[in-house]
Amino acid sequence: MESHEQGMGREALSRARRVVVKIGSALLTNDGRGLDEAAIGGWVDQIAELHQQGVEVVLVSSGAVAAGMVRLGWQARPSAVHELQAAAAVGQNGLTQCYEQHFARHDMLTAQILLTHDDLSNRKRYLNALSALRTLVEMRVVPVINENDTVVTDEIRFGDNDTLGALVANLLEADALLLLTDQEGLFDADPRHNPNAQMIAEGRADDPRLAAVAGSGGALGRGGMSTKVRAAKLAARSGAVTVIASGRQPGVITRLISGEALGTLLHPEQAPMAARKRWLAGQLQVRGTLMLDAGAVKVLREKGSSLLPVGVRGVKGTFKRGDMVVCVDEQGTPVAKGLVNYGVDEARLLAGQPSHQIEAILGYVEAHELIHRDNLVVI
Ligand SMILES: Nc1ncnc2c1ncn2[C@@H]1O[C@H](COP(=O)(O)OP(=O)(O)O)[C@@H](O)[C@H]1O
Ligand SMILES: N[C@@H](CCC(=O)OP(=O)(O)O)C(=O)O
Repeated sequence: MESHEQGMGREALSRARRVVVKIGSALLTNDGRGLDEAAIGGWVDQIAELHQQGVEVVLVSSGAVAAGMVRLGWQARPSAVHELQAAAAVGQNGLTQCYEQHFARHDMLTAQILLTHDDLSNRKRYLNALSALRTLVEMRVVPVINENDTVVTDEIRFGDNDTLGALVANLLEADALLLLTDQEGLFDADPRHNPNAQMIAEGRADDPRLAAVAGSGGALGRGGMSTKVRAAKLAARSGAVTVIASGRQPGVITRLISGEALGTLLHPEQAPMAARKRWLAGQLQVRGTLMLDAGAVKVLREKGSSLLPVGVRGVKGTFKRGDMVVCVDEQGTPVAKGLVNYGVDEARLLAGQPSHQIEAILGYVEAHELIHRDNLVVI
């Protein structure tokens, strides 16, 4: 729709180090004919190739309901929530098996993660999901994420793994979100109903005109383009670019990450780092204060380091793990804000102590740092 700013277009994709790939139901099930194993094998091969190049990939895969419907012999997607949940439970097994087998060909492990939107808006669960996902990614295991359909109602009705993909991109501060679907990209009208529809090559994720052309959903997945445009806007808040592209294009994932112009690119308004930090800063209310020594202030300001307990001289407030706290220097001047890994009682016990003592002091280790640098904004 309009020209992109420097550094946020296709070249951002070729520099991407962490990517969330979301695969929609329509694609995965070959328009309702059962899991398309050959296509899944192809996407897995591309993800394995990216891994070889050092790009971390997290997969968000839909298709549980659609695959379950086929296994159960149902012709039409049910509207009753309990039937959708039952179909998802049956289908999820097939999905995981299929991914696992294909990744095994490349000697790669997968991990099944079922999440709800609520999990990611609750701060404690958000941090738990973050630690687990980060650990998996660091071990070079590919997380395969889907909605936990058994315990949700709205999401299963509206089929909204696009939003889940964006939330995961926010969570992991991914550089890019690739939404693979059954169309070449976002068109200026639904191409299924309008043969003259034109594809939009590029736009700003927050352009209000995009929502107007996105229309409503397809038959199998249901989210349609409107949830994809919304997801792009959400992903942009932490600086990720989003591409909506056809999963049927040969080599689509690797081609996109090499910077090739496929699909619709929706980019953030701000440079990625600024967007991430602004998003974090705007997140939550401050629940407590950590008083830092001069050494800690210096490494936070000058090196962007994580905050270790050893640099903390005092603790105030009533915060829990996952709450936002403010860090102040010895004069009480705010230095940084961030999401704390320990509640106030634990933080008091840990203040001034080296990280290798955490286990001896608490009996467990939640994290070596009091605030991880990814969750910290210097102010
Ligand atoms: N402006 C548009 N451009 C492209 N596709 C559109 C548009 N508006 C509606 N659609 C529909 O959205 C469908 C994709 O959404 P959906 O079926 O939810 O896919 P997925 O399962 O990949 O999430 C397309 O098949 C298309 O019919
Ligand atoms: N959790 C559901 C997700 C449905 C969904 O979001 O579908 P889609 O719009 O195709 O991505 C499933 O696996 O069927």
